Formats: sequence, C-alpha cells, structure tokens
Amino acid sequence: MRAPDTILPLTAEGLGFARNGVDILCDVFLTIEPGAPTLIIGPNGAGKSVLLRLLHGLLDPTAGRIVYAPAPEPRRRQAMVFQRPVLLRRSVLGNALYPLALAGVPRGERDARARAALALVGLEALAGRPARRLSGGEQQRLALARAAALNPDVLFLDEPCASLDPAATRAVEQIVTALAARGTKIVMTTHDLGQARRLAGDVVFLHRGRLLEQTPAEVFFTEPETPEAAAFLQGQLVW
Ligand SMILES: Nc1ncnc2c1ncn2[C@@H]1O[C@H](COP(=O)(O)OP(=O)(O)OP(=O)(O)O)[C@@H](O)[C@H]1O
Repeated sequence: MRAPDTILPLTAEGLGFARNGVDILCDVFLTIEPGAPTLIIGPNGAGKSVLLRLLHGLLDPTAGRIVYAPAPEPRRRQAMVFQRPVLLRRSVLGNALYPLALAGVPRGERDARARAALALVGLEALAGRPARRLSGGEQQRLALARAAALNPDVLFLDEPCASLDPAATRAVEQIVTALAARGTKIVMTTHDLGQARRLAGDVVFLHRGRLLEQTPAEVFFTEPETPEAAAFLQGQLVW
C-alpha cells in the first residue's frame, strides 16, 4: 500500500512534559487535522509554547507520544517559526536558500523555490538586501518565507506577531491565510483573541498545563464548553 503524502493527521496521545518533578503539561490528547489553522490559546504560562515545541520535536515528552500519519520522513515535513526570528548574516535571498540546501533540494530548483517563497511574503524586491537590516515585520515575513520554501505539511508558529505593530501583524495574518489556502496546516499560539477569531478553524485551549478544550472556532467563541474558557474569553482568567 502506498504511504499517504502527508503526516496529517497528527495526534498527541497522553502527552506530558515535566521538569524537576513539576508537571508543565499533563495528559494532553489532541488531533491536528488538515484544514484551517489550529490556534492554541490560554493564559500566560499555560504551556502553549511547550506544547508547540513538543509537537515539533524540539522537546522530548516525558509521557505519552506523538503519532503521525505514516508518510516518509515526518520530521522533514514540518517547520517552525519563533517569536523572534534568528536570521543568517546573508542576503534575504540567501536566508531563503539556506534551508533548501540543508533539506537536500536539488541545486537547480532552489533559486525558483526561494524566490517564490519571497514573493508569497512580499519580499521579492528586497532579495538582495542584508537580512539583518530588515525591519522587525520584514524579518518575521522572511522567517515565514524560509519555512514556506520547504513546503511543509505543518507549520508551527509560536506567537509570530508578539513583537509586531498592527500593520506588520496584519501582513503576517495574510501570509498565514495564504499558506493555509495552499494546503499548509498552520498550528499557532497567540495571546491575541482577535487574531484567534480571525484565523482559527479550531481552538486548543490550555489552562495550567492541561488541555481543557479542542473545539471548532465558531463554537469556542460563542459557547465555550468549560467555565475556564468562558472566563478567559471575558478577560477574567489571567492564570
Ligand atoms: N524547558 C523547560 N524547562 C522547564 N520549565 C519550562 C520549560 N519551558 C517552559 N517551562 C515552564 O513551563 C511553563 C509553561 O511555559 P510556556 O512558555 O509553554 O507557557 P505559555 O503558555 O507559552 O506562556 P506565555 O503565554 O507567557 O508565552 C512556564 O512556567 C515555564 O516557565
């Protein structure tokens, strides 16, 4: 039988992460399906970033496991962008080319793929500029282009707009929407409820290291299932 050509659905089965005897995440079951973005929300310290890092394989769970659909090379089919991108001391184009070289993309294909990714984020005109001279918003768009060039099945975004102004935030949201429309699954943390409403297909709500809800967005924002989520939506739950 031919293996599916996506790692989705991706499931967390009883995922846990503890440090020094303290549970940071506990007994998380969730399923990441293809489709509109999954937004991970919850109060500060709820475990959103830890969950994202576990799902991407940057942290090893201390309990449970992550199961992918049996596509070849699952780790290569996912990418992650952080709140503050770390760019190479190269041109904008050089930054977009680098992960393609690392991933073993044939040399003859790299330039076209990197330039297409820069076009997707509106940076093609800045291809020759030193990456570290870009504005904060442009740097984040380049980080997204670098990840998008790899054409991942899943793209994890950890608070990608946290240090950005409203215009730069809107540009990132448009890129997220464009990536989702072309079939990339976005899994994203945010503390911005307005952003979650604008982007989410479904919502994962974390509170004190526990997953309290995974709910379609229209349900979550109108009829949350748990009192904690209702309080959070009303701005009453800060931890
Ligand atoms: N590698 C680690 N080792 C030990 N503790 C950690 C580690 N990473 C995170 N923590 C702790 O786990 C808790 C959850 O952190 P996390 O960054 O996931 O929260 P968050 O929901 O993303 O919060 P915020 O909204 O403030 O970014 C915090 O108390 C944090 O200090």
